[in-house]
Amino acid sequence: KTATADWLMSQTKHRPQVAIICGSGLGMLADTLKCQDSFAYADIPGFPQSTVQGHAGQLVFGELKGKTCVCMQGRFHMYEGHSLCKTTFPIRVFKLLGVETLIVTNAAGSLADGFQTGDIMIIKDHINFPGLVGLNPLCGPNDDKFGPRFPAMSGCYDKGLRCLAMEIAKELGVASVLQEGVYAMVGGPNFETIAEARLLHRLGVDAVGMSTAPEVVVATHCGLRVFGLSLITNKVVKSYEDTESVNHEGVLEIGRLRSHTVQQLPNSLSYF
Ligand SMILES: O=P(O)(O)O[C@@H]1C[C@H](O)[C@@H](CO)O1
Ligand SMILES: Nc1nc2[nH]cnc2c(=O)[nH]1
Repeated sequence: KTATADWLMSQTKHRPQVAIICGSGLGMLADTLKCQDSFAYADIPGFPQSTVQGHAGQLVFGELKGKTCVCMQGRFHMYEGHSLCKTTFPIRVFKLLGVETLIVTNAAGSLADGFQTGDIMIIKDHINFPGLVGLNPLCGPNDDKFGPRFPAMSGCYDKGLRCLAMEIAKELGVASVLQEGVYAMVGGPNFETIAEARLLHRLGVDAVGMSTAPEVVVATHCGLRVFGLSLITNKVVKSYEDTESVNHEGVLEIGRLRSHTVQQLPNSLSYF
């Protein structure tokens, strides 16, 4: 990680305070950065590679409303075959670069009854299903340089940033599509069966996806302030009568349709 951070610092003058991870189809979050320096993951020493459609695979540095940001256009998922250590590798690199705030975004399916496709959910908390059974990026020897052996996760989605996002959404006139709720990470890559969807619903999950939780665990471990957003790209099918089914192209399409609205919140938040 140190070698990667040193290499990046030798290649760009930007020293980011905020890092943004773009979810599936949400790579446009990087487009508004000014004075960009971009690096393909393939050219960054030690960096894993993106293999999923809708994840461009580059790191973009730039300025956003006077704050320096680094944006991952493409994240790493466990289902791609990466170890959890690899999927979360960039987080510790960001910490070494001096980042203080991490903004995570993802595409997710909704289980909550009141949610609509196209809604944006502020993540209040998560259920890390792989983590609960021991698939956790913090397994193995603890690196005390980054954080404690047994980190608390009770406040991992910063309350101040969540309240601020609500305020900003009202000012931007997008409060009607804003929700707040619990995100659950499952391993993927298949979408849920109806029985699994019903189980998640009964457990109090509002939206389900295949990423984010390991990144947030590693970020919280090393003391980063975290804000998370899920774009609701589909309703998870919970009824045997329902003939619709979800697919990745549909997920990416909702990202394109909602790009402007999704861009606004991280843009305004990174200012603080
Ligand atoms: O990277 P995210 O979590 O946004 O990607 C979601 C989960 C799967 O990777 C993909 C399914 O369409 O979207
Ligand atoms: N697991 C899961 N991930 C998603 N990502 C986008 N939509 C979905 C979904 O319905 N289920």
